[in-house]
Amino acid sequence: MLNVETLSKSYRDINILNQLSFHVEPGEIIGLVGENGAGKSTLLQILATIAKPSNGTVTLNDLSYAKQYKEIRKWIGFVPQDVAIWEELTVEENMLFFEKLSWSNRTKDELKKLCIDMNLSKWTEPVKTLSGGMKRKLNLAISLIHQPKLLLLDEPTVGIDLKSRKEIGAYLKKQAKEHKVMVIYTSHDMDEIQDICHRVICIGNDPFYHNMLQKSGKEIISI
Ligand SMILES: Nc1ncnc2c1ncn2[C@@H]1O[C@H](COP(=O)(O)OP(=O)(O)OP(=O)(O)O)[C@@H](O)[C@H]1O
Repeated sequence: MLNVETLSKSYRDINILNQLSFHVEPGEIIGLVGENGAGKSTLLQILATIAKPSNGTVTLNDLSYAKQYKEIRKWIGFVPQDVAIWEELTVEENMLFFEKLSWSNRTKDELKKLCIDMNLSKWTEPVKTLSGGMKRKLNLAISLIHQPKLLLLDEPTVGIDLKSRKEIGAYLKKQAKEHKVMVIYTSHDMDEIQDICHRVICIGNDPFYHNMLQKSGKEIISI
C-alpha cells in the first residue's frame, strides 16, 4: 500500500502542495487531475523519489521514502510526460538496453511479450519510424520491465489516437487487476479518467474539475 500523510512541497516561498493525505491499495488505479500548474507532476516526482517533499511522510509497503528510497526505487515504474527512448535503436534494442539498466533479469521472449500485450508489434523497427502512440506504448513497456508495484504515469496518452488510448487503458486495467499494481495516472481527459480509474485525486480548488468529477460519480479525494 502507498500511504501519503500531510505531504507538503514548496519551491522557495511558493506553496505547491499543502498537507496532502491519501492512500492507494494494491490493484487500484487512481486518476490525478487539476488545472495546469496545480502540482500533479510535482506530486508524481515526489512519489517517484525524484523530488523530496518539504514536509510529511510517504511509505510504500511500509518502506519509508525518507530512509529507504533506494529499495523503494526497485518497486516504482515512472513514465514522465516526455518520451525517453532511443530513436535510432529498434523496439527490441530499446527493451534489451533498458532491461540491462534495470535490476531484474527478463528474457528476450518476456520483453517481447510485454510489447505484444500492449499491441506494439513492430519489434524490429527503429523507434524513429514509429507513431507517437507506439512510442508511448514502448515507454510504458519499458517502465514495466522490472515489474513495479507502483506505476506513476504523467499524461501517458496525451496526443495519441483513441484506439491506442483505449489499448493503453485496457492494459493498465489488466496490470492492476492481475498483478495488483497500484497506478497513479494524470490526464486532462475526463472520459479516460472515467473509463480507467477507480478513484480520483483532485488537486486544487478549481470548480471546473470538481463539477466534472461529481458528475462522473467517481469517489473524489480532494486535496
Ligand atoms: N523545480 C521547480 N522550481 C520552481 N518551481 C517549480 C519547479 N517545478 C515546478 N514548479 C512550479 O510548481 C507548480 C506546479 O507545477 P507542476 O508541473 O507540478 O504542475 P502540473 O499540475 O503538473 O501542471 P501541468 O498540468 O501543466 O503539467 C508550477 O507553478 C511550476 O511552475
